[in-house]
Amino acid sequence: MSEESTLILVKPDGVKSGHIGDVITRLENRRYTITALKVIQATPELLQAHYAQLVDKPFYPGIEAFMMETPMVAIVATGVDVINSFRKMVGPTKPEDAMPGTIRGDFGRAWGTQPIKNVVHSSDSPESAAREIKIWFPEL
Ligand SMILES: Nc1ncnc2c1ncn2[C@@H]1O[C@H](COP(=O)(O)OP(=O)(O)OP(=O)(O)O)[C@@H](O)[C@H]1O
Repeated sequence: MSEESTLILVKPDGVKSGHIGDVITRLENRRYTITALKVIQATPELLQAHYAQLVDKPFYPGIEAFMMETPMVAIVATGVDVINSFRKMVGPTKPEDAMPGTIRGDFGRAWGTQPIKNVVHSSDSPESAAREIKIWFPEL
């Protein structure tokens, strides 16, 4: 397996509940390299690009409003198998389904909310990672 990069967003619920540091610590504990990091206020344009496959869903307006509640922390993390490994560290979409020890299981306290509030986003494939890094870090 070779080195790859993934795009991580600490979402507004993770920022508000004070888990930016926890997400960074878990990346560092696994010896992933943080190759880019910034605080960024999402816009409708950024979110419609990021969630292109969800914009037609009935719950999309709720996602857009939620993702603009506070600035987020955007991170590019690099390492061997980081895309799949970090997805495992994050856990499933709904925090109530996520095991203790995962980021969503440990820090996703907004159970049962609409839209689903689940602390972080992370890319799900090399293609998604390349696409999402361009959206959030066009300067790279
Ligand atoms: N049925 C739903 N109702 C409400 N919100 C949803 C629903 N499905 C997804 N969402 C919201 O949209 C986001 C993106 O959905 P997706 O299916 O890509 O899940 P994910 O890959 O686990 O999450 P993310 O892409 O944020 O890492 C979810 O994280 C959640 O905030």
